[in-house]
Amino acid sequence: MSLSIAHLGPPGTYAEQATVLYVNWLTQTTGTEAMLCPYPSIAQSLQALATGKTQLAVVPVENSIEGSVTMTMDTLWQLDSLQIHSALVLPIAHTLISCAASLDEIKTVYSHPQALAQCQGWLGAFLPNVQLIPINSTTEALQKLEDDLTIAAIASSRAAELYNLPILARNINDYPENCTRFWVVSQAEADIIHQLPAQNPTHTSIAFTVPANVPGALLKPLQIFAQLGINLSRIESRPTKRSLGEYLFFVDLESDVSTPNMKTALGELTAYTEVIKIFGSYSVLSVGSKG
Ligand SMILES: O=C(O)C(=O)Cc1ccccc1
Repeated sequence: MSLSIAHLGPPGTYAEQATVLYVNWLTQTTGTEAMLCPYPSIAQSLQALATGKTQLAVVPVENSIEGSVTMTMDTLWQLDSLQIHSALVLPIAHTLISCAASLDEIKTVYSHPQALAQCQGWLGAFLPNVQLIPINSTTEALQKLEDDLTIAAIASSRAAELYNLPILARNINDYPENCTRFWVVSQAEADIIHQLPAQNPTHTSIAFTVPANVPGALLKPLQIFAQLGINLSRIESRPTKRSLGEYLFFVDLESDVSTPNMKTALGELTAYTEVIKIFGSYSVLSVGSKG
């Protein structure tokens, strides 16, 4: 059996690296082979999955320095019926890639907004006058570098090797303990779920809106989890995009959706929420180290 997996491209992204780790684990565990399908944006990777062009997608969710990857949260909320199958954590070490002979020649630096933010201290210290340009992925600008010696990109050393490009500086992230969590996502109820190795889920991710902007509107849902002894490992708010000051909440819970306490909690939650989406239960694979 061969699986198709969407991820952020072009080749050489951290998302691709996470996908390769997942595929290696899958092949070792079940013998399943997989085809990697790069897409130009995170949203397009998830849309490819939602429209059945691929069977799985691997997307970045959260970084230890910069927090949530908002594109992933927003797209998961918008697309119905996607289910998280696994999580994995990848250590991130950024490099500055350029064909310039030295840092003095660089006028522009391109990268994914998360990578630019994770290196802002280094950029301020060593390239204080350059223009920083956010793009869809760390590898999107790599093909331009050979034609323009005044530009640089922040990406992984693996990406530099893949495109045969020189590295001007290594380990430029401001914090050495820089990790990103990725989710492996499938369509809910898809046949593929039954073909993946059975795991013991440890986490459940949900998102909800609350019915009114009144005191205690968020407290009530959170109290349910507290009273049932269910630990939250993340809570994140995002604008609903309906009106200013209105939010939806993403919550990661340290429990499997099928436990009695979680069933009770999710049942009680409907009384205090307007729309609730359950993205499923999953386990964290120890394939990327630094979990
Ligand atoms: O652009 C990439 O390479 C990605 O996979 C997104 C990303 C960017 C920076 C850190 C982690 C993931």
